[in-house]
Amino acid sequence: TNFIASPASMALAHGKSKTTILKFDSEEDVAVALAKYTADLSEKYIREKGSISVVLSGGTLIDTMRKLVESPYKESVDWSKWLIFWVDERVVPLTSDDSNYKLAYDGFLSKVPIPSSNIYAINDKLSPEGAAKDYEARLKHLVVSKIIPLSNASGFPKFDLMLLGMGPDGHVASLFPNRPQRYEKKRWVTFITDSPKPPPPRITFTFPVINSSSDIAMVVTGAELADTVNIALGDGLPPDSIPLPSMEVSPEGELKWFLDKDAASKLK
Ligand SMILES: O=C1O[C@H](COP(=O)(O)O)[C@@H](O)[C@H](O)[C@H]1O
Repeated sequence: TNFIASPASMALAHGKSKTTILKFDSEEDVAVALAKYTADLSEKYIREKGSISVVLSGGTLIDTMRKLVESPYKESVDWSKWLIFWVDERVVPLTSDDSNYKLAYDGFLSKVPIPSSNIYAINDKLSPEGAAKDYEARLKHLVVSKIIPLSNASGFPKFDLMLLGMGPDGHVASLFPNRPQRYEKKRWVTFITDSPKPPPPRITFTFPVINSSSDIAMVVTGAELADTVNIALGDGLPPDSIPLPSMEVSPEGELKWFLDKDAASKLK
């Protein structure tokens, strides 16, 4: 079961994006709905443009994507047309348990036939600054090769689908409330060496790139996120407060929040 909040009222809260809040009875129901949403968008983008660029997060998201690697989607999705990127990555070896690549590989990528040449992991031999510059340079190459388009509106690369999580402090990607990276307006990919959530060295897409995407799913489950969800989607913050990073997610296309009952429990 789910309810859909008024898209119009949410559009006010989130600037330009059409925003929908989907609330489900359980995390299992979120996983089922997220798989259908992702498979439907895969079919749509592959039909319209021949491929789909999918940008992953780390954290709980990968487990919540588990239904996508089961029947019927495992067989029906055209995995050969998927391009995989990371909205943020920890600058650790790709074999480390802290790596978002390893998390995605173990829980998702190893279970479906996405060509390895379509999977854009970071270069884990570089410094945080070097890895961010390298990832941005590789994105620029994909733009020149016409594999990733630029947004006509922003001039930043335009990804089809971003699957984002949110931390209890309201962070998305590795854009944290009290760190300057969230205000970056020029770079496509930046780095942080003092992430408040370990491990400290990370790279991250910037907001101009995140908000140039076509579709974004914010996937948030668990009671520990209820207060933050209520700030982002319900009561907001006192006037003149600095918004949480999650409140600044506003893609060019549609934003859909996938919440389980616990995460939505403080919303009125
Ligand atoms: O550190 C990170 O945290 C966020 C949120 O993770 P979650 O476990 O609360 O879902 C995640 O989206 C990001 O990719 C990751 O690097």
